[in-house]
Amino acid sequence: MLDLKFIRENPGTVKHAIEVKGVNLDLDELLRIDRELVELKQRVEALQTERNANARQVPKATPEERPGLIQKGKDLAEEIKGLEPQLRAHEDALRQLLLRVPNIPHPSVPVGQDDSENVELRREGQIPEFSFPPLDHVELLERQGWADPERVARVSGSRSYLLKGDAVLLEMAVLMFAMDFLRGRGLTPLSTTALVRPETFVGSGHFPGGEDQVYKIEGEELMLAGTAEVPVNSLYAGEQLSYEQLPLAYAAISAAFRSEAGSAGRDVRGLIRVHEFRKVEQYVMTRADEAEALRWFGVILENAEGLLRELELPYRVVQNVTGDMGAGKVLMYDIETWVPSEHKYRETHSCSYLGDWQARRTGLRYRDEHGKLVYAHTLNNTGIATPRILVPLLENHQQADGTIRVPEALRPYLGGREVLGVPV
Ligand SMILES: Nc1ncnc2c1ncn2[C@@H]1O[C@H](COS(=O)(=O)NC(=O)[C@@H](N)CO)[C@@H](O)[C@H]1O
Repeated sequence: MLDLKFIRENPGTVKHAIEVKGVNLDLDELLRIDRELVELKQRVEALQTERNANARQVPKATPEERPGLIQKGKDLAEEIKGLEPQLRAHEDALRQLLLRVPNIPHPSVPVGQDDSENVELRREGQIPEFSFPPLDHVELLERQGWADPERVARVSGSRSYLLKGDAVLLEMAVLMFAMDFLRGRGLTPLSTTALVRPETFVGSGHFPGGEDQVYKIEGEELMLAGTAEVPVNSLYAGEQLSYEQLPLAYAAISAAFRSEAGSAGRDVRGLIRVHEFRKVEQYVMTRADEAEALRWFGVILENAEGLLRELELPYRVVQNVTGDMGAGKVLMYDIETWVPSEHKYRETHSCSYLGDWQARRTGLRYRDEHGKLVYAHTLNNTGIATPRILVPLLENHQQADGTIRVPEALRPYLGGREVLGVPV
């Protein structure tokens, strides 16, 4: 959410953001409702002033004047009451529209329609040359007996997954390594639930708009979050922190649930796009200082890159264009990791800076050095998400005999083993 004062004073800037982000919002309607609400409030205040002045006359009035004054007081009260519903309706309509106003993209963000126009910033790591025909992750899992797609589909339907044997240990090792690595980089570990209240999706910015991505539970207020960003972003909702408490930096592990509505037909095979997965999420709250927040953007980006380097995975960093960054973002980079079977980089991480856009939605403020209440800035990035990361991990580290070489960094989490699986 943006500051209404900023919107009133910079309608052109906001309209440009609406346009380049492809947001469906008529700012003129918002500004009209805002003006009408201001006028309504002024009328109510004028009536209240008149009513108070009138009430002060009653004790001084003569017996002849008194009934008229009392009646006038009643009429004024009635008129004020009559304006209440209109006032309420305007306040609700304005709030609903304010929630849809996108954040202003950083000047460095390229204007573009969708992810096909994202700009590659750099590539890291060596794309493997195989001396044998490499298998894709589904075949690798199959050959090692590490999956059972048919049976799990009977139990859970499409976009489900089940891992068996050492693939389970590998998934857990990757998550534990990521948590250890991020703790080592100064992030505080959290383990959160995915069951959250609907308003936490408004706080993160997933609602309004992303309702169809979220699983709801029959008869329950609670819903299933698609990322720990949702609960963590609302942990301090409504609180007033002190500036010494910031920055707060977390590595939050949780299950994540997504309906993937609208992704029909995409990535239907294997582990890339499933309904339930696990993620270690990096989440940071900083003071309202863009330079400091952008420094943190670099920190959480480098954390994710460091993890990929430790996993010995080739990747590239892309900058998302305005049409692919979502309403709340000021700046967004994706990290895409090389998937040999697809001969292309696939998104495994998404790094975002949102200014105070989320904090205004959750009421997250802090008292700055001068005692002034200021909204915090927030950022998030993927640490590691499984099973998606297992796709590049298995495929890049496969050996001619179908076994998987374990990257050095993971060996301590796998009892020192250097290879997983048996020659097949
Ligand atoms: N349906 C899915 N199945 C498997 N992994 C997924 C799925 N959706 C997202 N992910 C993983 O989760 C990562 C982050 O998802 S994201 O929507 O891009 N971004 C966020 O959720 C942010 N909170 C940063 O993590 C993705 O890069 C991907 O690695």
